[in-house]
Amino acid sequence: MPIDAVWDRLTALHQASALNIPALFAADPDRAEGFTIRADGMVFDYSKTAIDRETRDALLALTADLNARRDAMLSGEKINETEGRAVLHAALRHPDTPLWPGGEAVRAGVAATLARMASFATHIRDGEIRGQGGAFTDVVNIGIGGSDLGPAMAARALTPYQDGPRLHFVSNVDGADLADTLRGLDPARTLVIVASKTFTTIETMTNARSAQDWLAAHVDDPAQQFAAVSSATDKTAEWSIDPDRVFGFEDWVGGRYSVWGPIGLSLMLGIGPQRFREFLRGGAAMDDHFRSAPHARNMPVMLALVGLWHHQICGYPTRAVLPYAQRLGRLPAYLQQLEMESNGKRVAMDGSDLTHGSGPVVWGEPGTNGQHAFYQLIHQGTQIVPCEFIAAACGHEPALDHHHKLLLANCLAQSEALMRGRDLDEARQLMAAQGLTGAELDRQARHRVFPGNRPSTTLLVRQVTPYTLGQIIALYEHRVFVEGVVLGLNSFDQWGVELGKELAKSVAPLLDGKTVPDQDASTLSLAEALREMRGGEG
Ligand SMILES: O=P(O)(O)OC[C@H]1O[C@](O)(CO)[C@@H](O)[C@@H]1O
Repeated sequence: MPIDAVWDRLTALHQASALNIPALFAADPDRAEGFTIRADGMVFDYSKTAIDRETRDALLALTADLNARRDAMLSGEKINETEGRAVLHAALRHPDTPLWPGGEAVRAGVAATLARMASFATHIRDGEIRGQGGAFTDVVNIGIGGSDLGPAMAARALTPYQDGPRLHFVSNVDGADLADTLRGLDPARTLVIVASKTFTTIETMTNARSAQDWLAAHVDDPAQQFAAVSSATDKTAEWSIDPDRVFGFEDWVGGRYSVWGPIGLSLMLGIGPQRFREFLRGGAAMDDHFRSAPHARNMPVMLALVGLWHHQICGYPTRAVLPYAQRLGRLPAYLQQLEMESNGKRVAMDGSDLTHGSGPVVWGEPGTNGQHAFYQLIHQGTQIVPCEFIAAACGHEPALDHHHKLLLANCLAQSEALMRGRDLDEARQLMAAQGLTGAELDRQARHRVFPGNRPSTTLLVRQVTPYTLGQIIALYEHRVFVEGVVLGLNSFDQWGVELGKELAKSVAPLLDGKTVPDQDASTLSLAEALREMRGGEG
């Protein structure tokens, strides 16, 4: 069936059927199992969505081109056509076997860099490589976007596995970020990693210069306290950082996909090379699943199709990622970049307008905190927010396992409540039991109605470990890829961030009282107000 006809069919299915999730369960006793995928210890349940078998078949028809695109990506073709680059971050997860039959040179390069990282990390961790004041006690990673979110998110997720120097992450050009981080650190025992794919990002370079000044004020040789991670090794050389402490990577690794390689150096310093390898192994296992599982049993494919159904067909504008794991607190922010920088596009690969929308707004917070903040809207608001619950069966605090059970019970209860809701009759009974009658009973009951039939998915792992975190991240990466292929866009460029960067440069002189041509009246007057508040300098 031509792809336009598939979209039309999906729209027709959506319009024709008022699918009700509880009714789908009633009609299909095997629904829970039939709409759950189990792979390599993970469980992905999408049965609490209004997708039935017919809709699923129609959704699967969207993936006709997927295998060809997937194979093109995983064999090094330049599928990032607007930047003329291959997309091979998955190769970083396969240091032992080439990702594709002709990929030995790529594999060898990945393995060599990984070995260099491991040797550096081992020697920092065992104190053989030292700062000027002794073994390194603290590591400050300076980077932003993909050069921050990946390692920062993973470091927090893997706190129980951290047995190296303390890790800190500075990303914002707001001096508060750097100042608050450096306060209390011993410069002579702090390693500063400047992480920037391009080594030109103004926020990172500004923070790096200020960190250099901080070091210079306290130690004789700041270079001894520095390391750099970049694909622009010509630029790192200008910083006189010892080349042994510079870890390069190829332009086929996109920033938001880069945690698996040298951008993950800070994480490796924290958890050690062996556990970092476990993290890579988890990602590699997800690659193997993505490549080999039939689409209907393929986790990234089905996660993507459920997302496309909700956003493109049902028209739900956002999606919430709700990890029931405090240490996955930065996962929503990480996924925001992964999904919104990848699929927040309005033009198809060939330059034409997209026939469908871009990807959705992604947001979220860990449960149970979110329950006491924004779940009100999720349960009773007028817009529907598909929820993606993520939970781990076991925590890392055996003495507090009763907390963990409560956490899990909340996770299960929320998806059930979203699906079941509470109708007016039930609400009326509740009010009647409290002694209310007449119009007041009706009024109070209406406030207590939950419409229900609200979709969610649930992803389970046994525990958040380096391996399972690798699985989860690779799962979402491939999901974003599948969505991008179906929408026909390039998930691997990010032109949408450029204009703001350019204008920031041209606006800056306004704050010094200089005249800038072609400035709009609002920006001029805001800049003037700021200058006045700052004491009229310039
Ligand atoms: O690693 P770099 O080159 O400093 O870039 C940081 C981030 O900036 C972006 O290019 C745009 O915000 C992201 O894609 C990237 O992760």
